[in-house]
Amino acid sequence: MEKLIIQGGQRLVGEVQIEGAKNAVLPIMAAALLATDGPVQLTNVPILSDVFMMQDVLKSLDAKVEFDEQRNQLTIDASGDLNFEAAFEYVSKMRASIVVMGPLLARLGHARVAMPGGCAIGSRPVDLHLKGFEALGATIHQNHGYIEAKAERLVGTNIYLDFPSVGATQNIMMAATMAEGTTVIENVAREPEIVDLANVLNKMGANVFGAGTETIRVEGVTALHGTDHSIVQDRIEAGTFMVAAAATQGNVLIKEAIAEHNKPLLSKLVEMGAEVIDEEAGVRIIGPAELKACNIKTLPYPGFPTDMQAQMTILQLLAKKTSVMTETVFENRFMHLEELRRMNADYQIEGQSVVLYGDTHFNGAEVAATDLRAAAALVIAGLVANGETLVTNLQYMDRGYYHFHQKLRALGAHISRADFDAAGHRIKQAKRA
Ligand SMILES: CC(=O)N[C@H]1[C@@H](OP(=O)(O)OP(=O)(O)OC[C@H]2O[C@@H](n3ccc(=O)[nH]c3=O)[C@H](O)[C@@H]2O)O[C@H](CO)[C@@H](O)[C@@H]1O
Ligand SMILES: C=C(OP(=O)(O)O)C(=O)O
Repeated sequence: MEKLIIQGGQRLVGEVQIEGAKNAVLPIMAAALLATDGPVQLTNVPILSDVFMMQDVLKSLDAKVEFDEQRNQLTIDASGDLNFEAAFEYVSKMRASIVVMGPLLARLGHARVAMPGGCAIGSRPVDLHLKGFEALGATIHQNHGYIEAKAERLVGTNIYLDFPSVGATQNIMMAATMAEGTTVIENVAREPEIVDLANVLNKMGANVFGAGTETIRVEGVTALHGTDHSIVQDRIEAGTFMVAAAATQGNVLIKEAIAEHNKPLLSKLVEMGAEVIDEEAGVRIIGPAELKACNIKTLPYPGFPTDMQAQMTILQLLAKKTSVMTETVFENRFMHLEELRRMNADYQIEGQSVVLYGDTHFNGAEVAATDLRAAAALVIAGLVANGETLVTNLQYMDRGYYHFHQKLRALGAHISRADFDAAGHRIKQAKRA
């Protein structure tokens, strides 16, 4: 079993390069299924296990996919005949594969996708996705663990989302690109990754208007074609390094981070006493000698991102006084705190909120990641802890962070990755040591 080994106590200093966004590339890879004329060529593609998983999903649908990892370039050719079924073995490993449903329905009038389960952060239903497909004229059947959607021809309509779901917005937007007439989707998600997807769809010949606002209008077209696109930078990876810099009293330039995409995080970092400098090359964070307590509530964009919640609780625990974190997007996203208790964290969960008693002196311990951002939070806690921290369950971290510990090491962290046997003895340096 691989573990990260961290000796805490080093300030992070230097520059770090950010990758393309996981949450942008996954739906954009699915969008490539819509192109019947020529390939979609993506650049700035992050090398992540989720991207390999989506590559497998697309191949299982009979698209041709080539990933040039040296150049971070992915070529997807879906111009041939496609299969309409995304099997359980893929969807169970990566929930985000549900976003192939909209493109398949638009292109083939038929999609059969394994029902995604919940995960450590919540139950994560897909009712809003299905409500949108039905409104566009699809009939939906759910049986034997699969969701099947069929439509002779999708027809544009007005759709109101009860909640601005990221995945539902993407799925419905993609389905609507080839519907007959106009689709208006209200109360949509406004994340930068939605805008990136809309930009690609428009380059492919779609007519999507209003991405980034509360209402998206899609004028249907009869066919889409291939295009080139560079994936937007990952605001959550950038934010994770920002928090790590602030936690370690560091001074780090996060290269190519887009301040505009991280406004709620940056405003909280300033409130806690960090210095934020928006430079030409990226965003520089200088951590304060002492962090101030502050209360935070996660919300859909442009609110504070739930994907930064776990990392941010480390800063709140380090602050001198008590802070409150309120999680409104997912119902069960405080799992990392149970692990942090082993490292000396003290807190009280009250419904959607957690009261974090500050002035924590983190002690190194062995801790297990429960999801991707929990992994990042535990690593940051390890960076400021006394002594040695071991972080396990690294498969979660690999879903969304490329070379995470190597990047931290280049900033001065004492961190490595090694393989251990069942008895806990170190066997060898991990491949990605
Ligand atoms: C691959 C990707 O881009 N993942 C992101 C995406 O996930 P994802 O697209 O799954 O997140 P959603 O915005 O859809 O989910 C937000 C909330 O809405 C609920 N919901 C969603 C759909 C639905 O049909 N019914 C329903 O009740 C979910 O259970 C959750 O409580 O947005 C989340 C919220 O910013 C992020 O944390 C994830 O990193
Ligand atoms: C929750 C996340 O991703 P996913 O929706 O792919 O599980 C995340 O990126 O933090």
